[in-house]
Amino acid sequence: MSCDHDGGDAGPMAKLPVPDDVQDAIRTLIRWSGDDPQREGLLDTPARVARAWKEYCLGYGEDPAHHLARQFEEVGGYDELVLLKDIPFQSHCEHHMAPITGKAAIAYMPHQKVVGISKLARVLHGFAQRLQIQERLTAEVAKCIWDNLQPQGVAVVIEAQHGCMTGRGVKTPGVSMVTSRMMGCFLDDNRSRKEVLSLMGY
Ligand SMILES: Nc1nc2c(ncn2[C@@H]2O[C@H](COP(=O)(O)OP(=O)(O)OP(=O)(O)O)[C@@H](O)[C@H]2O)c(=O)[nH]1
Ligand SMILES: [Zn+2]
Repeated sequence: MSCDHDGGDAGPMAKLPVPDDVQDAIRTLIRWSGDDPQREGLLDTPARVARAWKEYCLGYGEDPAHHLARQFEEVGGYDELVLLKDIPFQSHCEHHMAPITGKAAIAYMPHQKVVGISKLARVLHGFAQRLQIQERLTAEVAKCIWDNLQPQGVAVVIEAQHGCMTGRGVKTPGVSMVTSRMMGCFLDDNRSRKEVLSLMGY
């Protein structure tokens, strides 16, 4: 029987070669942080960290718009709101490269065509798996759906915690940042905006 994986816990990055200069940079950071990169527990860490960062940043290898290429037009005249909410995601802030963890709600008002609902989450992950600030992430997801699906409206609300605020710096856990981007009918029409925010739970 042939099998793509080796049956162990190796992830998709397990065999990715890591150039020496990348490992050296991480060794330098370990030393600068106060530890000895040559001690046994840290010997393989530079390669692991490098592969982990490739995985956190998988979004650089894709154009999230391609997830929206397949569109369905047989919608039986449906032209009401479509909402995917509580989509968990992870990103990293471009200021400290610290984790951003949160959830997103993505809605659109279709115009004659819809996309497979999982594609909204794929678009989110495609932009989140990069170095980000939450404002840009929110705007990029909304614009991508707006440009590629040409709906009547798009609404994206993201609520997230920032590791750079909880684990360092101001050290204030439990704080959420909320950002939103409204386009089309959700921007122009108060009733539509209220409806979408209420269905999102805001
Ligand atoms: N607007 C915005 N700010 C962010 C985001 N992620 C992190 N930050 C903030 O970016 C700011 C960077 O500020 P700087 O003063 O340059 O960095 P710093 O001296 O490390 O600041 P402190 O975090 O306050 O210690 C910090 O206030 C972070 O909390 C984000 O997604 N959006
Ligand atoms: Zn940060």
